[in-house]
Amino acid sequence: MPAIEIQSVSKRYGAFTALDNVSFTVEPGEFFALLGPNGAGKTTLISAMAGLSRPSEGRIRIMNHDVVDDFRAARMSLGVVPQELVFDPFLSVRETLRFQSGYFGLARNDAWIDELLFKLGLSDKADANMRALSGGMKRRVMVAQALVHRPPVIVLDEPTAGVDVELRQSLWVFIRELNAAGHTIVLTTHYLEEAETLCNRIAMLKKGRLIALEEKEKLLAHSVAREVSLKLSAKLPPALESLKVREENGRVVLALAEIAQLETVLATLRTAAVEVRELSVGETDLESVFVRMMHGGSV
Ligand SMILES: Nc1ncnc2c1ncn2[C@@H]1O[C@H](COP(=O)(O)OP(=O)(O)OP(=O)(O)O)[C@@H](O)[C@H]1O
Repeated sequence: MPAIEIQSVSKRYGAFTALDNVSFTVEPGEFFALLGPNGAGKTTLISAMAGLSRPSEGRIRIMNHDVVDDFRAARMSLGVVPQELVFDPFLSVRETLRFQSGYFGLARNDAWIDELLFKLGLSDKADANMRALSGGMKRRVMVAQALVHRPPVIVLDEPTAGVDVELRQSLWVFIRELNAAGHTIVLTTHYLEEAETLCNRIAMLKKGRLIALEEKEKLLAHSVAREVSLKLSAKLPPALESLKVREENGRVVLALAEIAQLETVLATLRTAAVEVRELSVGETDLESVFVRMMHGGSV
């Protein structure tokens, strides 16, 4: 049974299509990244998962509960950390978390609230007013709020936007612990290195369409042209001209579809009696994959 099942989901606002026939599943225990530029449809999809907006077409199930037909059970299974800081400025941190527990029908939840406060470094702020907290602390309360009902599936919509490095790292430690404890995590982020270090699978949305869905390693391995920079003893043989992307500092830079192609390049150079004086291979990172794909490529 998948933790999240998105089946042919479309969402239209009038003539505008915010989500266009999106389908994927997330398995229990996965740490899944949802990437895409501003306006790609990530928040729209998360709202649909949380039952806050209804898809124009398609179905979503959280832990096998349909988010429309079986709203309560689906909502109980899901914790959402929203992108915006939404809170009542007149409530204390503890009151905020008690109210949220109340929405889920949890009357006596203080032991868990205390544990959440402790884990998120908020114990000494329990009685502080929400409006008196720094932005980073409010963000932590948003995380605590999403967890009051101990949902098996947790969705974080850019939780580290505008957060300092230290808090970012402590949040990641915490979210990793949740994942290690068996929670399924879906994360949207603009920090690609975050997706790269934390997640097992990565989905990319562009203009409401799912344009890629891969295990991280595969995405990195097969989709990117690697750049190889060569310092040669003579001109590049004509047979290799089609691979050349530029020349810089007396070096010629070639784009290879895969690293194995380097053998052919070296063999061609040897045959042409051109010596390689220096050689370096550029690192592949998710950011370059992502940028290439967002500019029209596909996997
Ligand atoms: N209620 C609405 N009415 C009309 N258009 C909307 C509405 N909500 C969202 N949209 C549009 O749908 C598209 C997708 O928006 P969404 O917020 O899902 O993007 P996103 O991927 O979350 O972007 P960001 O990274 O900026 O949060 C945008 O073009 C947005 O303007």
